[in-house]
Amino acid sequence: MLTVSNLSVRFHTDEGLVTAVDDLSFALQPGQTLGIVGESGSGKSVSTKALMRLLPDYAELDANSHIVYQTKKGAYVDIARLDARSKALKQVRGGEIAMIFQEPSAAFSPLYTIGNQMIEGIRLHRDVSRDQARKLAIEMLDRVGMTNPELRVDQYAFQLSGGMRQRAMIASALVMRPAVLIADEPTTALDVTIQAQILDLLKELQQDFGMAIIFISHDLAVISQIADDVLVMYLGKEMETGPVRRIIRHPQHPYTQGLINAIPRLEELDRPLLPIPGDIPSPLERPTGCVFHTRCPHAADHPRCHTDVPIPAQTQPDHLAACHLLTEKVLEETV
Ligand SMILES: Nc1ncnc2c1ncn2[C@@H]1O[C@H](COP(=O)(O)OP(=O)(O)OP(=O)(O)O)[C@@H](O)[C@H]1O
Repeated sequence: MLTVSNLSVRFHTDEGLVTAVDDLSFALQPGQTLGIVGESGSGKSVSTKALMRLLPDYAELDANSHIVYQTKKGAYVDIARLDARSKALKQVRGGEIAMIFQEPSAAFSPLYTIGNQMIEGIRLHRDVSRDQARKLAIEMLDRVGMTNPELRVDQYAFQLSGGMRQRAMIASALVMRPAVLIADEPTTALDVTIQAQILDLLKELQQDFGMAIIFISHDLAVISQIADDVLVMYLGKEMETGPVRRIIRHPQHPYTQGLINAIPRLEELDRPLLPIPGDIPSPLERPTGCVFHTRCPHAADHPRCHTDVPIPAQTQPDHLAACHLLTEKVLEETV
């Protein structure tokens, strides 16, 4: 339903040109949950905001980028080519692809009640009266587990607890019945118990509504709870993609291996934590060759990693990794 190919996004900033996403390609099937994982600055948010063309004016989408989306009515549109003010783009935003964020306050205005904002959204995409829209809003608030939805609908977002605000944001995204939900770190700011409730809720709603989800997180443990497949990103590039369970059990790329080794484990309290050495380079000074080579434990012995950009290649039919050492089978023994 969504095929992203050669997506590159650059920002023209006072400091220089920032490459946030570089030649990224991936596909999403109906009902699938794709996790996108990577450290801060890896381009997770920018690449998904590009899918809804929610980037500022000084962002540039490379001319080779394509975001081909099949609408609910079956028509194909290349979102990368839509005019910024077109009706088709307005329909894509919210009606076809909706987004929820880490911070619900960013999604709700403090000046309007939750109900008023949901009603506006519904009426933008569906031909219903205000009363019908209000009824749909209350039904959806009830569906996401809000207590007293008839009362909550007339409250402001700041009157709700963090978990309830997150539920309200999910309701306000789903009431438009999008085919794709982009969830950008939706549970990061929540306590772990509430986080688990929200993940369960998203899975339940996905079953009911049959939507596809792109779930962004820096936390592989959270991704493994919700996603079918995972795309691992670093400095705007795809490092590895495949079924989440296989990638967690048999990570191929040295970056994914580093991310997994860095996860603290309750059952191995005496095991020392193994952070990935070094810092993420500045996006203004992107390393040549493989962008991960400055932190990769294997790159020092392999000059090619310093000079040539690796292309994602199949290690299994549904598993890709962008690493010279894997394509040259140098790493075969160690993974
Ligand atoms: N509006 C902007 N102007 C300039 N640079 C930006 C802008 N938004 C993002 N960037 C840069 O693009 C790169 C990718 O950012 P992005 O927010 O997508 O990363 P991320 O993986 O989502 O990280 P985080 O987990 O911290 O949100 C970063 O280097 C960031 O500084």
